Amino acid sequence: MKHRAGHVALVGRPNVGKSTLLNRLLGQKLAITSHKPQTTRHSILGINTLDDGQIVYIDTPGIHQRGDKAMNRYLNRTATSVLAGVDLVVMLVDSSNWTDEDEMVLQRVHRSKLPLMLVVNKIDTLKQREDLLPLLASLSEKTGIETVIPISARNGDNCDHLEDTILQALPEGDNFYAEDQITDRPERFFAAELIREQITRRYHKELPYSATVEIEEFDVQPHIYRISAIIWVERQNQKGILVGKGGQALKETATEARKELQKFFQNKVYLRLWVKVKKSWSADQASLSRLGYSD
Ligand SMILES: Nc1nc2c(ncn2[C@@H]2O[C@H](COP(=O)(O)OP(=O)(O)OP(=O)(O)O)[C@@H](O)[C@H]2O)c(=O)[nH]1
Repeated sequence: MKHRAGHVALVGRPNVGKSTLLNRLLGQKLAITSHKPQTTRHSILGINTLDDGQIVYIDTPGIHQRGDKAMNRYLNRTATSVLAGVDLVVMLVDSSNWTDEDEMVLQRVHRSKLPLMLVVNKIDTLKQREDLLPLLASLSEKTGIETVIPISARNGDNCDHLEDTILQALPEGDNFYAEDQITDRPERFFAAELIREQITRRYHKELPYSATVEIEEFDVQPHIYRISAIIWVERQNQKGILVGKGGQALKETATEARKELQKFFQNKVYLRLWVKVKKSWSADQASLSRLGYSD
């Protein structure tokens, strides 16, 4: 059998399920997810080593229409720049609707002149199974992409077939990474992301978009990980919400985050969280760079 290896970019508008799919394909939670758009802020390298090849996935933040704030510009830049140097672009769409943002993503992927594949996600939400084939045909026509694969990232439907099709689209070659390596991101990066995931899940409106997590201490000892982190927010009232009466809300966030961290690191975790205010950190390029959002 031929051995194949290559880089694959997962692109799509916010909330189509890119992170859920990446986690599904890797069989492990690497990318944080939530029902709110714009959860993903960094691209993550997820490495899937198979018997007959290696697929290196690059998850991208959803491409945004509003490129006005420094954060949104950063997200758009990250999403576009990963297209350079990949072998295949997998564009993910939601089976339930096609939006202007999908259109924008489509234009960008066509501009890349790379081999394309269209993945239609969330087919578990289709009311009638008979609607699937006509939907795939119309999406293929609309996008001009020949290979169209329906899946449910949430329940795993057809994801093995997707994996196989992706692998067959990659060039022949040797693995890029060691067999047991699953990502190129350091552990402390995942610690910050898992804490941020709790904030995104527990709070609504603008708060999750105004919060970022900075790891202050990341100390790995034989049987325990000691982690201290600062949650930066943009306004004093946001700090009040996150901390809660007598610190109760923050305690609950920390408890949930600690459970996720223990699962991820397969170890006991001691977690301390602080909340601090830094006005307009997401609009300011210098703060963004310091907090890890840099090219
Ligand atoms: N019903 C259903 N929901 C799904 C499926 N895949 C993902 N979702 C849900 O869609 C929402 C968004 O999923 P994410 O994986 O965070 O989406 P994303 O594209 O990474 O989003 P951004 O971080 O905004 O770029 C979450 O609530 C998921 O649980 C699916 O196959 N079926």
